[in-house]
Amino acid sequence: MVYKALTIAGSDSGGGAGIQADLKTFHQFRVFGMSAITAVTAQNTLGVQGVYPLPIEAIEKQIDSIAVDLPPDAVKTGMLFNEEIIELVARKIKQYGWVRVVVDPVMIAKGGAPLLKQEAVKALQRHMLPLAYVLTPNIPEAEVLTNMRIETLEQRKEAAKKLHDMGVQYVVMKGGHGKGDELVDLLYDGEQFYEWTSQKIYTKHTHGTGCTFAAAITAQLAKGKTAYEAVDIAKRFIQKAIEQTLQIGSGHGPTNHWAFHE
Ligand SMILES: Nc1ncnc2c1ncn2[C@@H]1O[C@H](COP(=O)(O)OP(=O)(O)O)[C@@H](O)[C@H]1O
Ligand SMILES: Cc1ncc(COP(=O)(O)OP(=O)(O)O)c(N)n1
Repeated sequence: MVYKALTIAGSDSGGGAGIQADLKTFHQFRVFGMSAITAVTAQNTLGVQGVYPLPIEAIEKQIDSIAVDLPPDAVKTGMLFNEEIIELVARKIKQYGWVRVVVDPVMIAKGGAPLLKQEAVKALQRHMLPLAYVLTPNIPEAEVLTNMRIETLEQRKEAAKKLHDMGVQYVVMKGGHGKGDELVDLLYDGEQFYEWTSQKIYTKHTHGTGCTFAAAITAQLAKGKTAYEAVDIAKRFIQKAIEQTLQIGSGHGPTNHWAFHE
C-alpha cells in the first residue's frame, strides 16, 4: 500500500522549512509526498530575503491536478500568506472532502520575517480552524489565534480549549517557545489533555522544527494512525532531528530529516 500526503505551503529555498521540510519528512516515513506551492520564499539559514506569493490560479491548478489523479490520505497546510490564499485553500479542502487535515498556522519565521499578513489572521480563524483535524500552533501563534497571553501551563490549556471551541478537533500546542529546561507539548481532544515532556536541546539549529513536526504528524495520519499515535511518533522524530543537526549554513541551520528511523 502506498500512502500519499499533500502539503499546501510555501517553498523555502534553503530546504529547512516549508514544502521542502514537509516532503523530506513524508519521504523518511515512506509516505509519497505531493505539494501545492502557495508562495516562493528566498530563504537560507540567515533569514528570509524575499517572499513571492503565487497567483491564485496557479495554486488552484496545483491542488486540482493532485485531487483528480492522486487523492491524498492526509493533507498539511503551512504558509498561506494572505486572505485570498486562505479562502481558496479552505474552499478546495471542502470541495474535495479532505478530512485528515493538519493546519500549521505559520505566521512568523524564527528570524522575524512575516509569513502571514496580519490582516489575514481573521481569515485563518474563520476558514481554516473549522477544517483542522489537527492544529499545531506554537505558543506565540496560539496567543494570536486566541487573543490571550500564554505564560503558564494552565493558560496553554485554556487556549487549547478555546481553539477546540473554534472548530479544531485535535489541538497540538507545541512547547518549543516555553521557558526553562523542559519543553511540554500538549494534545487536547476536547475531553482530555496529553503531555509530552522533553529536555530542551541548546542549539541554534532549529530552523524548520515546526514544519517538520507537523509534517511527521501528517505522514502518520496518512498511514491511518490516531492523532495521539501520530503526535507520539512526531515527537520522537523531531527530538532526533534536533539532537543530530547537520551543522550547515552560517545561521540557524536546519534539522536532520534523516535522523529518525521508524
Ligand atoms: N530546543 C529544542 N529542544 C528540543 N525540542 C525542541 C526544541 N525546539 C523545539 N522543539 C520541539 O520541536 C517542535 C516544534 O516546536 P516549536 O519550536 O514550538 O515550533 P515552531 O518551529 O513552529 O516555533 C515541538 O515538538 C517542540 O517541543
Ligand atoms: C516557507 C516557509 N514556511 C514556513 C516557515 C516557518 O517554519 P518553522 O518550522 O516555523 O521554522 P522557522 O522558520 O520558524 O525556523 C518558514 N520559515 N518558511
